Amino acid sequence: MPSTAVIEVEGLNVTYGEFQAVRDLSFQVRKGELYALLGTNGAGKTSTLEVIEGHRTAASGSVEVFGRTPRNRLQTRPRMGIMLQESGFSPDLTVRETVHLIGRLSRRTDDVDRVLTLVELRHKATTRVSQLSGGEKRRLDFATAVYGGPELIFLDEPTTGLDIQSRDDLWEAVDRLRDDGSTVVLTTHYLEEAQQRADRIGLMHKGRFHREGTVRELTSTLPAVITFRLPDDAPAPPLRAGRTEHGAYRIETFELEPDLRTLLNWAHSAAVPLAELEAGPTRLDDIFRSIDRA
Ligand SMILES: Nc1ncnc2c1ncn2[C@@H]1O[C@H](COP(=O)(O)OP(=O)(O)OP(=O)(O)O)[C@@H](O)[C@H]1O
Repeated sequence: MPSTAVIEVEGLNVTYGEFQAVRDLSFQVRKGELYALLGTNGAGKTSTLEVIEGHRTAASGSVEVFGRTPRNRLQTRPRMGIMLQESGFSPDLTVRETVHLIGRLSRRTDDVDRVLTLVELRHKATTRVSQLSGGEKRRLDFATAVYGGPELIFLDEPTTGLDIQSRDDLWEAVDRLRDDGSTVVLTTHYLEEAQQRADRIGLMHKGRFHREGTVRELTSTLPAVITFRLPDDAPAPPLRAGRTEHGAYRIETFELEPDLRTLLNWAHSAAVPLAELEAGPTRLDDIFRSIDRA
């Protein structure tokens, strides 16, 4: 295995009885990168991650984490921080007791109050888990995952239920962990976050990769989009601009910059205002929509 691969998955198959949830999946996550494992509902992301985290046995294929089988949890678990969608902490424990307990189980060392400050829960240290709001519970989940600054961090829908400030704080904390060398595996249905944050993306559908690559590699396969509105009495715009059902104009192009220049020049010469002008590469949302779900 190359020394830069923290996770190496080769020909992974996961089955539930007769049903094959993951089919011959191969990918690597390199040291220090943020890898987003995305996909449609039921695509097989959780099944894949459960094998990598050592919670599930593969039907076949090979999975290595830090060059070892993740089934040997005594060796790999202390090096991983895992933020699940549902952590199921004991409702009667306080916030501080929870971080202390999960921290000890992880076999890493850290200062509980430092971690609580990091996730802005210091003021709730003596509050019982059952009395936390949804967003506060999510931040507690994050605290237990990053306790002790693990080398590899799994974030499963980390920002669901968080307000915008808490999201920014979480991503800032992730950036700092990455600065210290941590590798991050992210799953989320907030595609914009993945598009902004991920170094590489594996996009799963029905147990396989639909696409895999950098955000740029993925988005460059579909045309960029320019949209705008014109006054009712404006002349017809150039560049085969089509009307959307909402009355806006839409141009799809693989030549974003020159076409945008042509459009702006046309608007300037014709003295026509381009209202609500937006131009940019295809978004991950569009790639998801292009998946044939048949
Ligand atoms: N314990 C199980 N028994 C039987 N089938 C299962 C089990 N767990 C998952 N599956 C099935 O395996 C497929 C993949 O599920 P998985 O949870 O890995 O998908 P996912 O990509 O994480 O989905 P989502 O985005 O909806 O959370 C789904 O069709 C699901 O119904």
